[in-house]
Amino acid sequence: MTIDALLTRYSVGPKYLAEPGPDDAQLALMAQAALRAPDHAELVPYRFKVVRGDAKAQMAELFASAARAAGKGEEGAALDAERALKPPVTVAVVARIDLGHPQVPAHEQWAAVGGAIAQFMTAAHALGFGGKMLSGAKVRNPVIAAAFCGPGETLLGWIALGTPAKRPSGPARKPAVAEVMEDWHSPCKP
Ligand SMILES: Cc1cc2nc3c(=O)[nH]c(=O)nc-3n(C[C@H](O)[C@H](O)[C@H](O)COP(=O)(O)O)c2cc1C
Repeated sequence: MTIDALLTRYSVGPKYLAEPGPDDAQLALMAQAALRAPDHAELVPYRFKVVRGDAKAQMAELFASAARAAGKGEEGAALDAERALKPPVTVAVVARIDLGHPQVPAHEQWAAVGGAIAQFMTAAHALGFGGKMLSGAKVRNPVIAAAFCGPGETLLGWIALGTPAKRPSGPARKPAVAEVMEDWHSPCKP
């Protein structure tokens, strides 16, 4: 049931992601779910770039050379390359925020991007896949960002996807509902 998927999704890190990753049809369902997220003026301020097959080795080389350029040794470069190679499928999330939009401020467009990521990941979970959204300093590396983004776009991060090889010992702790939702009353005296 949909509500079960919403209530039980949890992130699965790349270490615990095994083959198989999602295929074309399953990735298309995830993108369709993302497109159902609330999106003011239907700007669709994001794109997904799927990294799989041979492209994983290309992303690994990109990560490794960025690591070397940043002064990391061969061990650090190999570690960064492994981040590209380990997940069966990686989906880069690229935001395209229109800062001059007359109707929709940037924060609303970012909210739409976040909603799309959540829907994408919940769809992955509902289809039996595990995944985790990851960013880190790499998204701010200009060479890496340029490999994924066009002019004016922002590399938000990557969703690592695969079959969960192990459930996490416990899902991430979440606050009680009462901590995030309460009745509102006007602060103005009637
Ligand atoms: C845009 C974005 C970037 C993130 N980057 C990282 C990251 O680099 N490293 C990390 O451990 N978690 C990162 N997270 C958080 C995890 O994806 C995950 O949501 C968090 O660990 C909570 O786990 P849960 O999804 O099971 O609740 C990021 C989340 C978002 C939305």
